[in-house]
Amino acid sequence: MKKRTWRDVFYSATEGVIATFRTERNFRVHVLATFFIVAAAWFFRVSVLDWMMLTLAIGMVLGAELMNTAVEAAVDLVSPDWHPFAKKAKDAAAGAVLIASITAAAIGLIVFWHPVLHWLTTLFG
Ligand SMILES: Nc1ncnc2c1ncn2[C@@H]1O[C@H](COP(=O)(O)OP(=O)(O)OP(=O)(O)O)[C@@H](O)[C@H]1O
Repeated sequence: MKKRTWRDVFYSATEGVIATFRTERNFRVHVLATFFIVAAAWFFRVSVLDWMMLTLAIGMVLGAELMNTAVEAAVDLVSPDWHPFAKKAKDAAAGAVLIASITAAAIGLIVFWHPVLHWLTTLFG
């Protein structure tokens, strides 16, 4: 097999992200949420450390979604019929997305709690 260049590797990876965006509703929802988070971080002028935490959280959730899609496709390929191991693999992959999402929500709460409260009190206080 021909040795793949960095360009080939990047192209395949990008194709994976685009295909997941096209086929997985949850991934699209998380991409949309990413736009809102970035807009909010920009609006509230959060610190560099907060930007880093939010970037990590976003990467973690989108990465988990892509891994979940990979597991689902691989399981459907090798086990189209019901199997307890297939269930275990898919449930664990979905669990990874859940844990990543809860962690990201907690980070979002910690980052935005004070700026939003301050903004609301200056608006209505
Ligand atoms: N081959 C299988 N054997 C056993 N259980 C399965 C199998 N396929 C799916 N399941 C069960 O059904 C659940 C949903 O699987 P499915 O492939 O429909 O994912 P999904 O609902 O499309 O997930 P997502 O919304 O993340 O795309 C799995 O978490 C698992 O519990």
